[in-house]
Order: sequence, then C-alpha cells, then structure tokens
Amino acid sequence: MSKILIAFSTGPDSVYLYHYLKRENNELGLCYVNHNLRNDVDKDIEFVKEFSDREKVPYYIMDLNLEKFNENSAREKRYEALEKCRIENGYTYIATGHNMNDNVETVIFRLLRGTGLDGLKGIPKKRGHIIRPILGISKEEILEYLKVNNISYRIDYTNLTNDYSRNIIRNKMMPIMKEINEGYLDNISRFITLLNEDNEVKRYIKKTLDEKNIKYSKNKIDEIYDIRDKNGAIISLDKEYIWYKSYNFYGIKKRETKKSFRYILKLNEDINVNGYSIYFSNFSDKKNQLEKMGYKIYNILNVDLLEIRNRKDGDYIDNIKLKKLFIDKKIDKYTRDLLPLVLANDEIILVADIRHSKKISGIATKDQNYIAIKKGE
Ligand SMILES: Nc1ncnc2c1ncn2[C@@H]1O[C@H](COP(=O)(O)OP(=O)(O)OP(=O)(O)O)[C@@H](O)[C@H]1O
Repeated sequence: MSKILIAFSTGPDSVYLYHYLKRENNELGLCYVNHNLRNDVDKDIEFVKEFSDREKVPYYIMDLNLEKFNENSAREKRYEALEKCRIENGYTYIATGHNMNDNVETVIFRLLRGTGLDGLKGIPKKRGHIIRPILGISKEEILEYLKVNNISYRIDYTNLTNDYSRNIIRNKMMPIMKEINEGYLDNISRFITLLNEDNEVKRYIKKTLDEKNIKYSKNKIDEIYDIRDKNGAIISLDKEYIWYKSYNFYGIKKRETKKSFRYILKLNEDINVNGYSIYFSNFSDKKNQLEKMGYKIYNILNVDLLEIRNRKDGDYIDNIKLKKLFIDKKIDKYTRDLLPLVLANDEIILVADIRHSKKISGIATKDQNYIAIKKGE
C-alpha cells in the first residue's frame, strides 16, 4: 500500500485512475490544479468536492495564474504545483492519468518531428515521484469501464488541447491507422514496451559494470546485451572478470584460473568437461536416446580410445588452424581455453560441438562406435 496523490483533472482518465488505484488498496488523495484558463473552473472544483465527499478521500486545490504563460509552461507549472502539494501533504507518489493513446500519440509525434531511439521510449512509467499506472490502458477501455459502471466525469481536457499537431494525430491519423489495422494501438504500444525493456537491460548492464569499476566501451554494452538470451555465453571484460550468461545468471563472474586438462576416454565411458558432456559408446539404443536429448552424434571407426584435452598452440583440425576457427566463429579467448577437444590417434576430430573433422561422419549408422556431445549445464 502506498500513499498516492492523484493528479485529478476531473476528466475520464483521472476518474478512471482513481478507481484503478482504489482497487489496489492504496491511500489516495486528489489534487486539482486550477490554471484559471477555463471559464467553468467552478464546475470542476464542485465536481472535485462532490467526488471527494462521496469517496471519502481528501482533496487539494492548487491555484495557478497562468494567463501569461503558454501551454508548455502551464504543464511545467502544473507539475511544480503537484509536487508542492505532494510534499506538503506527505504523499509518496503523484499519479497522472496518461493512457496508452497518449503514449502512442507522443511516440508518433516524436517520430514525425525527428527523434532518436530514446524518444521512442514514449512517456516514462515512472520518473522521480511521478507514476503513470494506466499507461497500458487504452482510452477505449477507460471510457467503456466508466460507461458500464455508470461513473461520471467532466469534459475530457485532452480533446480540447490547442496543440495543433496533437489534434491532427489524434483525430485524423489515429482513425486512419485503425482502418489499416484494428490492433494498431496495441501493436505500437507493444513496440514501445519492448524498447523500454531493452533499455532496462542496458541500464542493468551499465550499472553492474559501474559497480565493479570496470572500464568499458559502448560496444561492450552492446556485446553483453546481445548475449542476454544465450545460455553459456561469455564476454571477456578484463584480465580478472567475465560477463557470463547461464540459465539463471546474467552478470559478472571472476575468471576461473586457466586449468589445462587431459583425459582418456575408453569405449562406453562418458565424461563431463567444462559444461560439455561427452559419450563414447557403441550402444545403439543409447544413441537414439542421446539424439533425442539434443546430443550431436558422430560415427567413428577403428578407434577404442579417445583423448580429451584443451587447446595448445599450433593445433589444427583438418587443415585449419584452431586459432582461425575460433576467430571465424567469434569465440572469445576465455572460452577457447575451456572447450574440450576430442582426439583420435593424436588428431583432433572434434572441437567441442563447434566443428568436426572430415574424417568423422555426422551421420551415425547402426552398430558403430560413436561420440555424442552436448553443451549443457
Ligand atoms: N488541471 C489539472 N489538475 C491536476 N492534474 C491534471 C490537470 N490537468 C491534467 N492533469 C493530469 O495530467 C494528466 C495528463 O493530462 P494532459 O494530457 O491534459 O496533460 P499534459 O501533461 O499536457 O499531457 P501531455 O504531456 O501528454 O501533452 C491527466 O491525466 C491528469 O492526471
């Protein structure tokens, strides 16, 4: 439960916002800012008083004299007045009634005027003490709710806006977009949400790097951002740290000290190395099972011992230098040392699950020795 001051203009959005927040058991108050710009302010104030009486919530009227200001400064002064009211009366947040239509209109307006990606984030859900709880609700839903529940409100300010471009977007462009696609509002709004999520991930990355005092470039943030869905992915940060993504972790880890390894695998043995499981077998039933579990299977003839080790300088697979392969496949230096290589008769036949030598076949036939490999936690 929070103590929330509603920026209450008496229009449908504010009235809906009140009912919306009431459902969540918040402690509410109403603040009407009197701009003295409209003739029927008295009726607004009467509405606020009646509403507050009926709902048993406190109200506050903040007077402004804005005759000499333009619309922009009216908005600024309104936010100042709301903030003053919030502090004086001990509220935690100010909630405004911006809705999904306002958000989409804002983004379209910015697109037409020219904007960067940041501008397409739309109206922020939260900024300082200001929250906008009904940003995800369309005007249509709001009006429908008020109608069905027989809830009264005053004239919609937003339709009286004297902002010329806004009016064209709202009254001309939006209806045409709706003709093209009924779901246009949801679709654009979803796009805005996606952009905001992206921003949140990037903010998290930046904050985490800053906390560790790590020097980084903007590219690094993009690189880290790109692996956000790739379990097992690693980005090298510096000598000491890596950024690591696994099923339940996405953040900074200390590098494990480089340990070289070497194992011998006999037929029908298996092994786990640095997150890879490897089977060397000739059981065909098991082969089907492993295949279903996502293992890559390779046939191998005339071998009954395999060697599993990490890379060494000058390693080759077929005629390709491992180093070149790693660069081509964009495998960072940290990961390169952890990858298990599989060797038969001193020749590399598998580089983890990344590449197999021409000498072994990716098609496993019956009753043959095979290697099964899979990366997994
Ligand atoms: N006179 C007022 N008193 C209190 N709150 C108001 C008043 N007018 C507007 N608000 C608040 O601001 C919200 C947005 O209203 P409106 O779209 O008219 O304002 P705006 O800030 O000029 O909008 P935008 O930033 O989208 O151009 C309303 O839902 C309401 O919460």
